[in-house]
Amino acid sequence: MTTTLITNIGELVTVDQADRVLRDAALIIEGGRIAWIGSADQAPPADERFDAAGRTVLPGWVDSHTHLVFDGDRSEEFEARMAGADYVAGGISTTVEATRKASDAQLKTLVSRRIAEAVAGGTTYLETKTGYGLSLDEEARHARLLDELRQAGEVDAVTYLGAHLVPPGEKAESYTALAAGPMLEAVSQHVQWADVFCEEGAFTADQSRQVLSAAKEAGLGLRVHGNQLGQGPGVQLAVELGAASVDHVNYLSEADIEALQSTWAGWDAGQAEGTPGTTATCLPACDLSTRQPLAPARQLLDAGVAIALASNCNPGTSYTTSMNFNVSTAVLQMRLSLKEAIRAATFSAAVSLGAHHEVGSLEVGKRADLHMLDAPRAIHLAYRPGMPMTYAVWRKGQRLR
Ligand SMILES: N=CN[C@@H](CCC(=O)O)C(=O)O
Ligand SMILES: [Zn+2]
Repeated sequence: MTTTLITNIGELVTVDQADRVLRDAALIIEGGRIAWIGSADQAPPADERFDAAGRTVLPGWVDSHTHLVFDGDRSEEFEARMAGADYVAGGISTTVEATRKASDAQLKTLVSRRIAEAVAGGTTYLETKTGYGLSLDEEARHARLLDELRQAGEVDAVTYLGAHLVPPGEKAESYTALAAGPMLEAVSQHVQWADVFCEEGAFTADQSRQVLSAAKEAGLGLRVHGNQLGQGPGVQLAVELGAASVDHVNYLSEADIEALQSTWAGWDAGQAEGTPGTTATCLPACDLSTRQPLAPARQLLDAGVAIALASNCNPGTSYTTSMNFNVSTAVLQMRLSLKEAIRAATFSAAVSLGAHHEVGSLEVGKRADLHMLDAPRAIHLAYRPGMPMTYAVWRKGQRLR
């Protein structure tokens, strides 16, 4: 097997359990995995050599929350919001209408382009959701297309979000029954996760519970969109059902934070061992695009709740795949240290997807998913926000950029 030495790394941010940052470091890739990490002057010989010329290397971003299957444009809705209009869940139906008209080939091309954009920004592990189909046939079609992309290695995890919105003109009760019954049955062979939008204007706690309980019964892992637009039952429901993640978390009560905290009692953060709790996934780009308060990431971390950072790329509330942007915003605006923000966007996001034994940190034996910054230190992500920082990307040891 060919070995590749990446040497002369100015700063190697491992995100390992000791949170080591190595200077003047090197790393060897073999068979798509990390085979060796250490000091550049002690590196063993390899077949190929890549000179990082003092640049920074960190794990590829793990984007644990995206909605990439969509067509149509909602820039007018965004512009109206910037002029003072509120974000409402109902905007989802605009995208549903456009997406239903798109052919399989069109949708796949659109999704692949968005993935390529994400990779170009350093993302190497990606979750994405259905949720713009909202009929049995359409949700099944979107799940199948995403599964095809997963099998082709472009996507890593697929989530069923049939309970995204009650389609206009349909009754909440019968649609929920469909989403928890035949629709779930039609998608479950294609997906690993199920999600619901538990919020005023979308699904109530009882309706969300109905869908999530059925999904759990079908063997899927659970995620929740919750507490995005106001105090709501999403967090408590996620904790009650043992969801791996509750996402958005903009409006949290003390009781919500305590409930999340209690789920992490069986997890040893120092060793990264044990049973993970419910991750609070923060989506700063979305918060800015909807003019919602930024999620209380600092408070959550201080309470011992693991947080993830994700792009939430979608046409309504966050039309960006840029994890660099989300990480720099977390440092600049949410009072996370750079190390905390990087961990949230890599290892902790991987924990929320049950993938932390495989990705999310640079350790021997893990997938060689690397993100090289054109900067001498990783803090440049926040120090030089908005600059084109991603220099090279390896996914499973293959250089993609
Ligand atoms: N909040 C629910 N779903 C998406 C937005 C969907 C849309 O408006 O198209 C989100 O995560 O923000
Ligand atoms: Zn979302």
